[in-house]
Amino acid sequence: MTDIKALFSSEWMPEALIPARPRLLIVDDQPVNIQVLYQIFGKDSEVFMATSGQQALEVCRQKSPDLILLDVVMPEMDGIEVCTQLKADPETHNIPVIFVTSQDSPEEETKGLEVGAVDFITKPVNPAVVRARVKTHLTLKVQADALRTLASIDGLTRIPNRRLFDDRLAGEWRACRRANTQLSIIMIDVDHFKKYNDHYGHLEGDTCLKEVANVLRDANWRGRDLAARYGGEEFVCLLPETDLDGALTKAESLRTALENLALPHAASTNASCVTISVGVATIYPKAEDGVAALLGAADEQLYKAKQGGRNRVEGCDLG
Ligand SMILES: Nc1nc2c(ncn2[C@@H]2O[C@H](COP(=O)(O)OP(=O)(O)OP(=O)(O)O)[C@@H](O)[C@H]2O)c(=O)[nH]1
Repeated sequence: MTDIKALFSSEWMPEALIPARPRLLIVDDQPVNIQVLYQIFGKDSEVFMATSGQQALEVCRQKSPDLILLDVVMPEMDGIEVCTQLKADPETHNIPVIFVTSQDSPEEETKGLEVGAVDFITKPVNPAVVRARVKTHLTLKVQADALRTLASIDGLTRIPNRRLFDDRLAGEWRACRRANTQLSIIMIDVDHFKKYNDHYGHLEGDTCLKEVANVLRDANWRGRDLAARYGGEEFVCLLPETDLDGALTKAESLRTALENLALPHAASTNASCVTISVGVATIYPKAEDGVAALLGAADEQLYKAKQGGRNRVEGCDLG
């Protein structure tokens, strides 16, 4: 997991984020070959071993290694097939794979790189070379993870952004449809925020948005829930496997948590402190194109909350 705090620091050094003991998976049907690599990495890394392709896939899913050293020629499932399967699975496709093989023909190498390997090392391995290559690919992995994290985190509030929310909403829509369970979203808008900016200035406005984001981040969420900044002074929360009652209760607790912070808002016409209006919508995901209807319904409920006097929660069940 990328260290978000370190990532936003101006002194960020990718190498500093390489785990102190990287987790390596060594795959080879010949234990003697595993032994050779273990002698190179065993001291400074946590090493997992597999002697077949099938076992390698299982270890990968259970242990999430940082990098895999993978033999090509193995009985039953060869390295090419293992790599192909790893790259097709969202859980494992970001793990770098280095092929370690005695077959060093350009055709073999090309095939390995085409199925997603990052490098190719020939046996017998040279310890200094293999160590250097592993370090290079661990550094690149840390950089790629960091970029993925940066692309999904809102720069001001440091909570997930709309891009991550949209991705997760699409995934949870499919998951709840398969499981035939309800999916709820909570749409939140800070009340009279234009007046807040006009009265206190834009920088104070930014600080206020960070406070709202903190309330969302610190709310006691369930495992698959997600709270994100949707844009401007709007936030959104995703609650898979949650019915309307559950989502309304959560929305109300967010509204009160912010109200209890009692952040002064002298320019507000509905309260003396910063408040939020909240729209909730719940659905049994059915058609593929229903996501827009769910978002639209939550937005309508938010509008109703604004019209009803702000600092309140409204919700609807789309069935
Ligand atoms: N400080 C700050 N202000 C922002 C940011 N993003 C959006 N805003 C401001 O948020 C304000 C939103 O104003 P409106 O959409 O009119 O809504 P409102 O004033 O909150 O009024 P109601 O929603 O009706 O209660 C605008 O003035 C935007 O400039 C931001 O990142 N920082």
